[in-house]
Amino acid sequence: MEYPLLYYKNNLVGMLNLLEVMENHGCYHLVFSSSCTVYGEPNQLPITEEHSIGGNITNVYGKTKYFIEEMLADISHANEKWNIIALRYFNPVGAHPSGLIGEDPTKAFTNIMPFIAQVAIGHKPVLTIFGGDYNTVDGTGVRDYIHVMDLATGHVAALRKLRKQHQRLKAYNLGTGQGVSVLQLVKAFEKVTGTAIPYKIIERREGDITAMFANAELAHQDLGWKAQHTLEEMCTDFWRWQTMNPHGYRAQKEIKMTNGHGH
Ligand SMILES: CC(=O)N[C@H]1[C@@H](OP(=O)(O)OP(=O)(O)OC[C@H]2O[C@@H](n3ccc(=O)[nH]c3=O)[C@H](O)[C@@H]2O)O[C@H](CO)[C@@H](O)[C@@H]1O
Repeated sequence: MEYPLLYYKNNLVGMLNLLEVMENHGCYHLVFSSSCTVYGEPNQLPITEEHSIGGNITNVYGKTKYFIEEMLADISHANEKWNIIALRYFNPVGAHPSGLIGEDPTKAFTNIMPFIAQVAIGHKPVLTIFGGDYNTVDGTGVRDYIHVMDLATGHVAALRKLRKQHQRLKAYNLGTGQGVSVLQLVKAFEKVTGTAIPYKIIERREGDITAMFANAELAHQDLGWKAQHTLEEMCTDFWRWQTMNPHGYRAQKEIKMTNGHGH
């Protein structure tokens, strides 16, 4: 994590300001984007919301999410008007199925799926896999990848819940419940896109967790929500976005302007 202060400033100061403004205006309903990183290195799998949070968090981003959850616990304890849902995202991947909305690949990234796609499209020569000696199905790290469209419906379900029921503060896991290794993800991506992803396995990345996947039953029971999209759809949709926009949003804008019908 190169810029800890930037994360603290953006996430913590931003949240403080938001909560203050909300309180000043009598607005007490909030859906907070939390993260599975609040669990740290899990001591049981799949992870339920009962799992302790805040222990062994390996990066600053995760710490800010944890600190914010603590802040939310304090304000909802102090003032019963608050009605907050914290959604703990597992690993969001994919893109909008139209291919028009996605993660801008020109920005710096460290996440796996954009990296795989950059190798597939030829912008990077080889995927480096961080660690092949984990205690997992094939030695590579295991994660619960979830399609961004499922995350979106999770938010709608959370908003509906806030309208229907006053719970003060409640956290829900948003994941598929399925653990997928890096190599399994690479194979799925190659299969659905018909590309080849050369890779080399290097040493473990500092701070990485061996395996993490959700028990998302609580979201199912309480919010009536369940992830619908398969791993193959996550790959197909991300690949569509990547191939339609190889240079991200910048190229789209430039192309529109040179065609003379940009809005
Ligand atoms: C340490 C870190 O940055 N953690 C963030 C990362 O988690 P997380 O590390 O789970 O997500 P990544 O997409 O970076 O990595 C997923 C898996 O792929 C492996 N991998 C990744 C990139 C690569 O080039 N090669 C490779 O082998 C990793 O070792 C891991 O096993 O993204 C999550 C959101 O999606 C954030 O909530 C986490 O805070």
